[in-house]
Amino acid sequence: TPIQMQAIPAMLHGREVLASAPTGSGKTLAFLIPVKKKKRKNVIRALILSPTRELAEQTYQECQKLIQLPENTVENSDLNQLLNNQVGPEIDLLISTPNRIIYLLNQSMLDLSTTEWLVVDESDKLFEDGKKDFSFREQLGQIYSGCENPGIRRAMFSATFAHAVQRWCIMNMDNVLQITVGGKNTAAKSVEQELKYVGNEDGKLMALEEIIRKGFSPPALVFVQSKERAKELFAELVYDGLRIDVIHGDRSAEERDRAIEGLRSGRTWLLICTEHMGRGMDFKDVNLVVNYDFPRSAVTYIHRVGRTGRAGQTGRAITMFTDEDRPLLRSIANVVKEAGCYVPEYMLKMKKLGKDQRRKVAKTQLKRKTIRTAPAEILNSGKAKKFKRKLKNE
Ligand SMILES: Nc1ncnc2c1ncn2[C@@H]1O[C@H](COP(=O)(O)OP(=O)(O)OP(=O)(O)O)[C@@H](O)[C@H]1O
Repeated sequence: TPIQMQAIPAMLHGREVLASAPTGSGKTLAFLIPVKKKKRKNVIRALILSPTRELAEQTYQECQKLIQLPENTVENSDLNQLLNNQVGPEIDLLISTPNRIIYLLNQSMLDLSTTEWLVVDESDKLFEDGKKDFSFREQLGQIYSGCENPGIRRAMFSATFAHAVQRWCIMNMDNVLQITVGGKNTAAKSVEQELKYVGNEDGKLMALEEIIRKGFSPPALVFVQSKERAKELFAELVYDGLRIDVIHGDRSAEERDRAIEGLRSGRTWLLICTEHMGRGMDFKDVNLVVNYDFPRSAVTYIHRVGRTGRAGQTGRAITMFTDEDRPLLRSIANVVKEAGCYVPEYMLKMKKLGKDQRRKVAKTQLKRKTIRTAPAEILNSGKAKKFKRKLKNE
């Protein structure tokens, strides 16, 4: 793919890179291929940082599947073994989240002194996520200082571009090569996108039921803004004889893995999820993404709709909005238009939010009416709970 054609040779020549390319365009292989190229025994050659455990796991699987490094690759879930010293220094690539690496470094349980590549996947997310007291920049600084190899190279990859990351890279990296494929911060053109006015919260449920009733080709992803909303929507749809599942932060790691596996295997038709699944996750056959809750920024929108229309396939994304979502409508409508899809003219003429306002809106969750049609007593009754358990275990 274009990003692979540019990033692989550059990294093989030892250039530090800041790369941005559309969702589903093969960035994972673009950094995996060059870091696996140089084989050296018994040293960690590359450290790959991912924002979530699930994405680390997926990158690990991509490694195994496409690069065939079955023995010496360790990902997040195997780090416990590392802690117990069951895995020695014979690791080639280490794929993990920053927190885990910091923990291991603080416990002096990880030696990064030989690391030749430090790759940050979804770099803008990691930069944006940092808490005030210990930001990702500081974490990266700590991880970097653990990488004592003077020849270490760094690479940053994402589908969206942030000026803050660019500034950091120019200041801190060695003559960084910037690679941009496609427009900056644009949604994949392979996705047919629609913005759907639904009036209010009740209208959303009706619109979703209509999409289901009219028929869609599974699997599909439905994004909501919080784990509470994910649970509510799941409880609302679970009785409809649909093969649905839900993934959110209150589910255990095993439950989350099972939900992902269910979608990949075709057992699940519709997966309700939160932002956690919005970035990087590659479910090959997802045909439809529904934004049940309106994304809080254009960047979030781009990543969410990018879960479909991947690797040369086409896909469809329906984004519902209510009157409350209007402040953000213009910026998302611009992304939709940029991708070549229809948006009514009035949306593009709406009031533009200033940079600070956009930032503020992106950080605040809208208070939305509970998703519930049945009275709470019925949903919480023993019979309903038993039915839900039965569906979950099928
Ligand atoms: N050269 C290629 N030819 C065909 N398919 C490819 C190629 N490279 C990668 N793929 C496939 O394309 C899909 C998307 O790749 P990948 O997950 O790396 O996208 P990405 O650019 O990282 O997307 P995102 O920004 O959403 O994380 C994967 O299923 C991958 O196996």
